[in-house]
Amino acid sequence: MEHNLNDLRERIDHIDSQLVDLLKQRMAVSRDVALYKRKNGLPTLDAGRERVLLAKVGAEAGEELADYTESVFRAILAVGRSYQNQCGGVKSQIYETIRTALAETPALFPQRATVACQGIEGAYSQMACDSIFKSPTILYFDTFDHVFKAVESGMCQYGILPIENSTAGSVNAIYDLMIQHNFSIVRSVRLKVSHNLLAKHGTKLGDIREVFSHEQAISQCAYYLAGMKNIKVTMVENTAVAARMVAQSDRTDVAAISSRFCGEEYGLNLVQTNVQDQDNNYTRFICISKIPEIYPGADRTSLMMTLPHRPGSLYHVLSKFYALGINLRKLESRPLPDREFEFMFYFDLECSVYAPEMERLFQDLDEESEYFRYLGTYNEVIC
Ligand SMILES: O=C(O)C(=O)C[C@]1(C(=O)O)C=C[C@@H](O)C=C1
Repeated sequence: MEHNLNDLRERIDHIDSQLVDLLKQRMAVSRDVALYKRKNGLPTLDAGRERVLLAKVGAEAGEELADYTESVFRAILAVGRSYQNQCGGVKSQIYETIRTALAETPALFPQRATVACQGIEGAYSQMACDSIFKSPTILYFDTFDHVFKAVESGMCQYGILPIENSTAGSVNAIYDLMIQHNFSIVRSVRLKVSHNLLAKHGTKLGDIREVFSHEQAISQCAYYLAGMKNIKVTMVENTAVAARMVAQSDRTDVAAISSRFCGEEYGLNLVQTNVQDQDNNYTRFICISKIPEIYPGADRTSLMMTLPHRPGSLYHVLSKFYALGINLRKLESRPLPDREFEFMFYFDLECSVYAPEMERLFQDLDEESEYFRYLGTYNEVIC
């Protein structure tokens, strides 16, 4: 029999209305369960009950539709739990931290502060620092680890760390150090990075046999360097150190890939400018503090969490962002050092800190994640 599309859609509409009605009834019962659980000090999630329920509805649906039915019910259970957390007045500890930070942070971002940066004068971290603070007192440290420690110990109020580059990708070392330190992100900055080939006055392009730079800058100029014949590329701690080494070297066949600023700082000549492979080369830096500070207009939140080794556990978290209409700007994962095939996930979310969705998200995540840390809410400066 030939079906008429309009008739079929009418039938679907009718069934959907019944489903909505049933869903409303189910949510009302869910709410009563939430109130009971709250009164009796029980957690929202009961994984055992959910397993039994999923098996039951799968069996009732029959072989062909069992998987589909279970998927639908997983979503119903997740939405139901979120509703239960809200009705039961579940307080998110993290959201309480956010509330305190909102109440205690001054309205204006500080203009002066003692700031920890990795490297030496002229490093890109310094430029990022200068774009965030009007008159910072910068203390330089050899390693990123020391920047974290300087902030954690209170020696510096803030620290600047590079987190990702539009060409070379994430700075893995920073993500790995995040696990080991307590800190809060208070601002991020997107800095346009232009690299230059710097050498001593008198050194010409054809004389150069060795180029020094930082690993990330080298990878951002990979094609350019591949085009330079017979040269050795040597990695050093950062681009400013590379410039200083060239300036202090007796050799006349060395060059550094570094910023224009470093050329001036260390008296080097710009042999070639804009040598990065992509003209649109940006590096993002984060500014960290010891305790959370949330300044007006903050619309980015970073979180990190480990997820259980279960099918769909990442999907489960992503579906929460989707359900709450929260945009995910970045997702990064790094292997955990002592745990085989286990990962730490990092999420950068785009949502105003004042939006009710944020509170709901934290209620749900508090309840369900294995290990979950709030890394801060901030806004991004673009230079
Ligand atoms: O039965 C419960 O304990 C409920 O809270 C209800 C319900 C459900 O929606 O069916 C919700 C959350 C639990 O994880 C299990 C089941």
